[in-house]
Amino acid sequence: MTDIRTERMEKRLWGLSVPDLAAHPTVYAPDLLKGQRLLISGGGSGMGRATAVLAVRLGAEVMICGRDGEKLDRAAEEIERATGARILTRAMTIRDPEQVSAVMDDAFDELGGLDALVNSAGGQFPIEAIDLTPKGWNAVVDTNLNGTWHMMQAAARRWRDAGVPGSIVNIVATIDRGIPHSAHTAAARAGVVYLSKSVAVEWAPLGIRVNALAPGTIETEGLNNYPPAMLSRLGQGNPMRRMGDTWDIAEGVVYLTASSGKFVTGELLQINGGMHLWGTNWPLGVPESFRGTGG
Ligand SMILES: CCCCCCC/C=C/C(=O)SCCNC(=O)CCNC(=O)[C@H](O)C(C)(C)COP(=O)(O)OP(=O)(O)OC[C@H]1O[C@@H](n2cnc3c(N)ncnc32)[C@H](O)[C@@H]1OP(=O)(O)O
Ligand SMILES: NC(=O)C1=CN([C@@H]2O[C@H](COP(=O)(O)OP(=O)(O)OC[C@H]3O[C@@H](n4cnc5c(N)ncnc54)[C@H](OP(=O)(O)O)[C@@H]3O)[C@@H](O)[C@H]2O)C=CC1
Repeated sequence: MTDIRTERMEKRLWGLSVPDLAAHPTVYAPDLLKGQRLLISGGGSGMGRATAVLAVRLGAEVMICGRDGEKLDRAAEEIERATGARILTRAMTIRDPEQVSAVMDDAFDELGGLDALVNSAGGQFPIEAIDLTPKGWNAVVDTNLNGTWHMMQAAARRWRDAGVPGSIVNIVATIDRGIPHSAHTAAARAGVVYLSKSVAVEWAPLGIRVNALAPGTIETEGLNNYPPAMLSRLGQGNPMRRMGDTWDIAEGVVYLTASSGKFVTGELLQINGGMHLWGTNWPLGVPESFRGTGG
């Protein structure tokens, strides 16, 4: 790990700032998303915010939503200061279907329609599965599976009713080899992946594409929810032996939503340094029984 990375980790300065994102080189043409309208859940921070910055830089109109209104407004102000673009914000929880319906109505009304929904809202806590309480299990499944589903269905119904196409990108997690110490989130994310594949088929006749994106360990302020010792281990948990950044994810989302992805649906795009193939990923540390086994 470089000195700068160590310093940032110690100060808990995770991830690219909005000015970093506004200046970051991109592979995309400046007006790739001109005229496109995006709703991004979890857009007040991390991967959602990076996607919002890239989208406005490429000419899109954007609304971001999440639970914390102040965080959303701060992100919007920073984005306007760094890029000149004004974005809309809505405080809500994706766990409440009525709040989801309201934010979706606002997005369609205030953006004048919607072309893409990016579901980046989510989270969990590390725990041995055997110790999970019903409340803890339900909180994680309700957020990551049910909440994502409410958003997907609400957008799809409006696209169907208006007779217009749409695109959904669901940000999940790397689940191919399970996520020990996070079985609740592995179950919820696996649910989202196969939900996405299922409705990608059902909704293809409606012109709605549905894809999922599996990040590996990505430097975002969301990592502040976890102990530093855990994060230094997780950063080593892929064959590239480092974390990714939010630009990696934002460019992946744009690939899927823009015309570059017009023949892609039901896909799971892995942006994780190969984490689905190799790595030791025990958030709470390798248990005694697996030490020295390569587990
Ligand atoms: C675990 C790591 C897997 C590998 C990936 C590592 C890299 C991943 C990074 C990210 O995902 S970055 C994004 C990070 N952001 C978050 O994770 C968000 C943090 N948490 C939340 O949003 C929410 O707390 C929640 C996890 C969705 C829970 O929602 P809710 O607000 O309804 O729940 P709480 O009231 O907080 O708790 C309900 C219930 O859940 C149990 N519980 C919650 N936190 C913990 C904890 N840290 N340890 C153990 N158990 C926990 C507990 O039973 C709670 O009930 P009470 O005890 O409070 O009655
Ligand atoms: N960073 C990483 O290494 C990895 C992250 N992920 C997942 O990727 C996604 C993006 O994470 P990342 O950007 O890193 O983390 P962040 O914590 O920065 O982003 C998650 C966002 O979700 C929002 N959110 C959480 N719960 C709800 C809810 N009930 N309703 C509405 N919004 C909600 C949060 O905002 P607010 O608090 O305002 O509601 C927050 O802005 C998450 O699903 C995360 O779990 C998966 C694998 C690895």
